[in-house]
Amino acid sequence: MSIFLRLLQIMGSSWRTMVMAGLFGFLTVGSNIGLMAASAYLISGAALHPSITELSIAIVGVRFFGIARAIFRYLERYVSHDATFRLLGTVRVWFYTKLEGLAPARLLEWRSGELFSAIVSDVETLKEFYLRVLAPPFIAILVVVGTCLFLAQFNLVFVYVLTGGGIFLGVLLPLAVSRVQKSLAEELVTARMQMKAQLVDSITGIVELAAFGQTHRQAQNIAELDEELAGIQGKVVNQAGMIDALGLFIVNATVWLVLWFAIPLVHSGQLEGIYLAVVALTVQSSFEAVLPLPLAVHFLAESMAAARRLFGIVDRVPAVIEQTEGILTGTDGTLTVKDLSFRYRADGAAVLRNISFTAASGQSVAIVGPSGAGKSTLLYVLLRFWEYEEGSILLGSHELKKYQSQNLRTMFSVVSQQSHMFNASIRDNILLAKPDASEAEFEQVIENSELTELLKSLPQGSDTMVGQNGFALSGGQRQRIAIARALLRNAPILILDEPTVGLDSLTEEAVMGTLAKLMAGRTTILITHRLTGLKHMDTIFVLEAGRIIEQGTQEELLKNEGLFYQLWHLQHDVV
Ligand SMILES: Nc1ncnc2c1ncn2[C@@H]1O[C@H](COP(=O)(O)OP(=O)(O)OP(=O)(O)O)[C@@H](O)[C@H]1O
Repeated sequence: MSIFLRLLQIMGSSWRTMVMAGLFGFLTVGSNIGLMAASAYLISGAALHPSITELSIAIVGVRFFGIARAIFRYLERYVSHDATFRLLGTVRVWFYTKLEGLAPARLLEWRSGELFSAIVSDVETLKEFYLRVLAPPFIAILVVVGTCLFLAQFNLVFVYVLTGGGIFLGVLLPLAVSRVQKSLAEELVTARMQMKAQLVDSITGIVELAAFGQTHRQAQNIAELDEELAGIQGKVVNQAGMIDALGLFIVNATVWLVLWFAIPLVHSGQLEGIYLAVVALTVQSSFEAVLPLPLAVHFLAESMAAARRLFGIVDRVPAVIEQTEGILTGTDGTLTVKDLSFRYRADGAAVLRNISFTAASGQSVAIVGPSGAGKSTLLYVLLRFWEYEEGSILLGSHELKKYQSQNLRTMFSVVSQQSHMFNASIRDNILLAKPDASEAEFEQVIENSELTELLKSLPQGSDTMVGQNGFALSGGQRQRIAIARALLRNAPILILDEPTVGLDSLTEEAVMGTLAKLMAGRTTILITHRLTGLKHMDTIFVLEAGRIIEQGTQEELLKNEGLFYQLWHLQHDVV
């Protein structure tokens, strides 16, 4: 389906409100025409010194149209903007929901700033489509047809002149500028996106930039992009000015042509002199509806460019095909992986090769191995971020693929090294796992995740804001909040992804102690390259280059003197 039709489809039932706004727009211009015509009649008529009763209809007309114009303008703006902003809200939610389905696998190719720019700037640009592209042609046609019917009462030549001027201004001029407008609009939307992406990158990495003394370089990049953007905006404004001037010229030329035909008609008595100004001002004021059409071409091109980018993102096929039939819920928490192989791209090398292991309900399993062995990849496949084609993963007695991801994710809790902290209170960050948790449940997880002391020491307790990415907290405190979330979630399977990376040994030990409480009674999969805290794991699988090369308890693996033994000694010797 074309982008244009898709944008119309997004409108859904708002099209009725938009049509209503269009009708108000028509009545606004219509009132202006009425005001001008009645005023012209009044002034021309007054020059002949008639009695006041002869002018009374024109006087009432001027009053009526003057007030009606203001009221209809207000209604048109109110209704169209209200409907458009509601529509944009719906588009933003729709876009975000689509992004969720693509995260994280399909979003890797975009910078976060680009996605931010899409959801803010591109969606905002679509407003022009609904306000300045769809309505103007509709209003223009109604106004020109209405005015032609009125002018036909005097002489058909006025109808031909108005139609000719309307076609010049409303059709030929927009067609003439459409090609230039299209490429300018593309450039503008791309430059805006680059600018926003650069700004988001700069703000996200501000600490690193300051630490490495590179803020001036980043500022210089922003200044260059800003200059480029300003240059394109300058071209757009220049074009708009030219189009405006050309449009006004066509309006005045049309009025001039009307007078050129009308004056001889007055001389020959075919047109009463009192109507000369009425005809001329009617034609001139009717162009209020046609003047926005050439610029509508620019807004059409701009909104098409923005929509193309938005659809280009959401049309990506998700990495995982969502199961739509059969709702599987509940599991005893047993995970059985059999002959699992995985590659990120069909033509790429296998990152996981014939992986087989079982984590029975309540058992704890560790996957260890050197950097690049494929540990995180295994985790992403288990969490259904990526689709697996070869081998099988059973959750309980069903294939993982058969679960709807929404249900599946309620069965997993994840504590990772990068657990995201929202810039909200500690309470809100924890309640993310279960927003409707009772106060008693909340207090219990605070105690079990050993956050009680921390909250007591803070004047605002659990309402303390954690700052951007949890900057106001230490690494250990952030991990405890992540553990509290997992406790509150109370899922049967627990995934621990390098949960203690970046913590000092004492904090690491304390966090591992807290994690032990979380692991009790849950199937646990610990992914780590740090060989500490593995003593109590039921089975350890050693991964190297995507294969499981050893398995056993820590004691057995150390006895075997294989890769685990070497890594273990290496790490302990370093310590
Ligand atoms: N999105 C991706 N697309 C293509 N290849 C990837 C992608 N993510 C990871 N890889 C590759 O897959 C291999 C395994 O990476 P993975 O992150 O799973 O290793 P890891 O064992 O978790 O390493 P580390 O301990 O350093 O995190 C690496 O060679 C990596 O380059």
